[in-house]
Amino acid sequence: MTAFVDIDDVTLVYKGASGGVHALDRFSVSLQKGEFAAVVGPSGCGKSSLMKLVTGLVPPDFGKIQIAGDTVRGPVKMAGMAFQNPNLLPWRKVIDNVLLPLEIVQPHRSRFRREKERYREEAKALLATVGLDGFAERFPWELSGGMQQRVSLCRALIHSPALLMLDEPFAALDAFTREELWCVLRDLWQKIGFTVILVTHDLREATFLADRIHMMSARPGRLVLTKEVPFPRPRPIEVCYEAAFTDIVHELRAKIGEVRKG
Ligand SMILES: Nc1ncnc2c1ncn2[C@@H]1O[C@H](COP(=O)(O)OP(=O)(O)OP(=O)(O)O)[C@@H](O)[C@H]1O
Repeated sequence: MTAFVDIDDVTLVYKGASGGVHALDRFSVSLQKGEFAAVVGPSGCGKSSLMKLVTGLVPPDFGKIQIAGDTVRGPVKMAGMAFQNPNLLPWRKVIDNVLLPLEIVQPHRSRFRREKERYREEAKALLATVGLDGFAERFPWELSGGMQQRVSLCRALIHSPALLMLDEPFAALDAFTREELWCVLRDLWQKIGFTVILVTHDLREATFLADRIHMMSARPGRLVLTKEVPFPRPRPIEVCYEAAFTDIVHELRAKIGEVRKG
């Protein structure tokens, strides 16, 4: 089967005055359509750089990235993105934050004014799916951090992207809220069926959510390990408290320890 996302032998060097920063080195990973992949690795190993490459924000120095058979040569429209900071615009209501990509991304942009009511209904339905029924007319500063991150997920998904790119989206949340948001993401993914690349420091998060976990070496980031997560779907949160789950987390933690020492 051909891969939906194919990251093939990619090298990235940020040019700079002092000889540049070698961020990624001959990194290859591929994902099937609908797959949930997590990328873990020591701090500074190039995880966010990988996100920038896949979304076409920076070009590789070597190698190539293909999505749905097309080589990435510029910003990728079929990707939705969410980051550690929800980055909601404080002067826009929740619903207007969610609708923002539709005002920018074609073909929605040209239809937006004419079909605004339909889009608003879709945004409200998405907000209800993540537990924010009734919050559409609030402002971001009226919501908790976890609620803001739910809004950020809705904004990333409103244009029905085939690929969702997540860079530490839950890192700033407390442990309980984080687990709640894992379940929100799990349910959205199961319902809608997009492909996901999740960058995270949290090995439990990767093990709970992903089909496969890719571990990177210390900078320059190389692929050192791919771990298949064997737990069946749908995955209840209780799986995180099973011995087999803890074994995988320990195995990953030990490997990251080795990788950090170089
Ligand atoms: N625009 C840039 N210009 C120069 N160097 C950069 C740039 N962006 C990132 N880097 C460097 O590239 C390396 C990889 O950075 P990146 O943010 O991809 O790592 P990361 O694994 O996401 O880090 P962390 O886990 O700390 O979030 C780092 O040494 C960083 O300082």
